[in-house]
Amino acid sequence: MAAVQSMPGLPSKPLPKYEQEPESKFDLEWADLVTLDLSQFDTPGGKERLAAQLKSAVHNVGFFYITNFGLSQDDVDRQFAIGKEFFSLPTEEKIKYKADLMNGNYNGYRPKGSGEILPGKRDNVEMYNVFKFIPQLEREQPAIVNEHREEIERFQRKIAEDVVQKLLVLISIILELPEDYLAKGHQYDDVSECHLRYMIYRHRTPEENAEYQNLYSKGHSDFGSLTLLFRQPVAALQIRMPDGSWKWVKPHPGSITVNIADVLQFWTAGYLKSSIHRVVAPPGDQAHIDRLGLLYFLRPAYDLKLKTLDSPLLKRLGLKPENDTADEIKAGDWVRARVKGNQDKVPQGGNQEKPVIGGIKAKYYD
Ligand SMILES: O=C(O)CCC(=O)C(=O)O
Ligand SMILES: [Fe+2]
Repeated sequence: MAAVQSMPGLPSKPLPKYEQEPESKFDLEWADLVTLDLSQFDTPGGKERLAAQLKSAVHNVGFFYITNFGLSQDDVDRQFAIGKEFFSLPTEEKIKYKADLMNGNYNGYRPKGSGEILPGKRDNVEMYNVFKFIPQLEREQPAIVNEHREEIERFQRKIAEDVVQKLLVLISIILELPEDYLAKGHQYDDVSECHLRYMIYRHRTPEENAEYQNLYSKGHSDFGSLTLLFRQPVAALQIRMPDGSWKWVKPHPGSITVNIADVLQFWTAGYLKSSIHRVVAPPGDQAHIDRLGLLYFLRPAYDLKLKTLDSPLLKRLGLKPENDTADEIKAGDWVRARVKGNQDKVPQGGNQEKPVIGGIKAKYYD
């Protein structure tokens, strides 16, 4: 008898319900971050109030929370369930969908150990990146993605066409630019490497954590425009505060943690901070958990240059770019060079700077 095959687009079995882990009971040093209630956005004067609330956060730490963004916890948990199913596949199966990391392309699977954390010590992070579903970015996908493609696309589009657009309006207001200024170059149909990411950090033993100085991911900035991190109850993400101290990010129910990434820092001559963050071993009561994550990475249209925007605020402040060479670099080339650089060995001899492109360096922190 012929083997029964599942049809693309039709689930072969129902998706198991994903249960989020309980929060840590540990009393950690949490970062004090502003929370934007996005349900205020369409109320009279709402955008202006939210922009005022956001201004110092994006200038000083580059991290904030949003709530009431129009996706339910069930919608979010379905995505966690998809990620969990994918990561439970055998390595031989996952590796069939490997991204072309050596050319800086994140579209697909990134196996664990692709990068170094400390000299000779490789990471244990797996990712599956689902790029926007536009013809230029199509690739072969695993069955779990094909079976839930419509739902994944709906989820991506809600973020890309609504949530992110609101944030871009607020940032445009802060920069005293027309409200739709940043929407250009951030459309779902633009060729840009925006993606939804499923991610898993396999837990380590206390001995392994000691060898790795508790690091799961070195202090870094993100590469594109904005990063959205769906609530992750396993505490591990830390932010580098302006005074150089590290603070934990509290997983507030119903929130997304958002951070500013490199391209917005270039465009604003450093006014918006591409925030430094790292991932460390979770507290004792969560140390046994394989930490599953869900993120959305917003990237600008590939061909846009990194030149400082013509913003009245930046002009008034007299801000000048740190590197003139950035003017002619394409945002897409910057992102690709940074992805490629992440596969390299860590810089030796305490030097934590890595050349990226056009003589510009990226900094890393332990
Ligand atoms: O897992 C996290 O909390 C953060 C992940 C992260 O920083 C990244 O993927 O760039
Ligand atoms: Fe990051």
